Amino acid sequence: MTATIDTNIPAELISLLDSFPEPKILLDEHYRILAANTAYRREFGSNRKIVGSYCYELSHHYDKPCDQAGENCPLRDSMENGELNRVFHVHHTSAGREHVEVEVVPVRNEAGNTTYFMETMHFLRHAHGGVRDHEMVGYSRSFNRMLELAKRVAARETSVLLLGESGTGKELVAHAIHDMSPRAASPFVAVECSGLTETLFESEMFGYEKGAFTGAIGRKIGLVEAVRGGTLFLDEVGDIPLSLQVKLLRLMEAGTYRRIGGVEPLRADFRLIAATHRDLAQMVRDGSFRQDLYFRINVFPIPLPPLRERTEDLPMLAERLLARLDPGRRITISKEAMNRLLNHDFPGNVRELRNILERASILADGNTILPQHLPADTSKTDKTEKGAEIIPPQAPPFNEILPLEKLEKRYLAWAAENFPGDRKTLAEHLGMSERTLYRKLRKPD
Ligand SMILES: Nc1ncnc2c1ncn2[C@@H]1O[C@H](COP(=O)(O)OP(=O)(O)OP(=O)(O)O)[C@@H](O)[C@H]1O
Repeated sequence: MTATIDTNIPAELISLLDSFPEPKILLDEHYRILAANTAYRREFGSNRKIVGSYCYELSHHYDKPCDQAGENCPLRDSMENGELNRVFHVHHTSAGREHVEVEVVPVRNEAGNTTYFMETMHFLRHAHGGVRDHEMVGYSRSFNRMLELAKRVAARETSVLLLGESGTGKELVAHAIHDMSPRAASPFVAVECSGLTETLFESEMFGYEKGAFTGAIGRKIGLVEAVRGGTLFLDEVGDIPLSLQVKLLRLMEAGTYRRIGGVEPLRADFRLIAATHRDLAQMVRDGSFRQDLYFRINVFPIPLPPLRERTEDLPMLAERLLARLDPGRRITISKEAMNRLLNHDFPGNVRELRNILERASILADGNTILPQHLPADTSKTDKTEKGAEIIPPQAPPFNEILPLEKLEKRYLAWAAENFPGDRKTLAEHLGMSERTLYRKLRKPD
């Protein structure tokens, strides 16, 4: 098979296009396709006429160019600046809707004039279909923008800071960045920073030598050593106490460390991705986060949108999560139940959605999730799933100004004491993981 030929395009160029495995087309300045290679026809053609069609018709099913439909258009940008331009789009391909990085480069003649534009599409398979656990689902603009940033930075060594509420998928994105990076063949090591004490931090991160302290019966390799050439993911970096922040900074600045009880300095080799749900800039102003460390980790911040700001993704997310939870069962969600989900705030984001669906799929005897299978708080009432009333919280004593974190802890302690169900259900109602709930309750004042 050879590329579809437009008679004005030199034959060598056509055969060159066909030698690439990824979809490529040549375009004129009116968005018209002049030639397409086999990979493009496989992904976008499906028996449609390609040469002479407009690129936006085939890839977006639009009737006008992307830039007139509120999106960035790399072709328009290349016409304006004469350079290579890349954007992230969601395209309709033979596999359905897919995240695609679209690259356009002007092709010039001997006189240096642009004669046409070459467009190449790279698929982001980490967000492909969402059938496997590590695949991200989402086609909304805000989600797509986040993916674009992740894809752009992945190839670099730059430190990344993922900013988002609990359950927005920070660990998933960190993993995707690692998988798209040159370090993909080396380990991805995640460190949960909240609750780390000084001794634990040092022994976990740096390891120790045999006999370094009572109980050190053999040498232990630390996480910094285990990550060897890979990616170190520091989850909840804002929870690292000040005394430990300096140790982390030293590690990053010097690039060396010692096992506890060891004399030999070891070279650290990792790419750092940190994540937090906290406002680190505010913490720097409050003096609870070191400014120098903040500058080190906040090189490339990526905000993750909360689920309530991308509700257009909810139906597909729900469908894919259900398919993952119970692959053999073809369970669907009734219109009423979906409406309730669409009106819910999801403080626990995708994790909360997943928990709600898991519970609903257990409660549903048939193959349809109905409103009665959803937790009561999605209908804004305050009943537990057991039907027991939760006594509403006393109004907090507003005669003192409390840091929000302290107020949260008091509220959680109250909820843990008064909630009639178990901790797992309470965590679900609160929109956080059980682990996060335990961590927050255990956290010293
Ligand atoms: N876009 C998404 N598509 C599919 N699943 C997702 C998506 N985002 C999150 N999830 C799922 O939601 C759950 C929570 O994700 P993850 O642990 O990455 O969130 P997080 O932001 O790191 O949470 P926390 O801050 O509480 O650690 C996981 O089961 C994950 O697979």
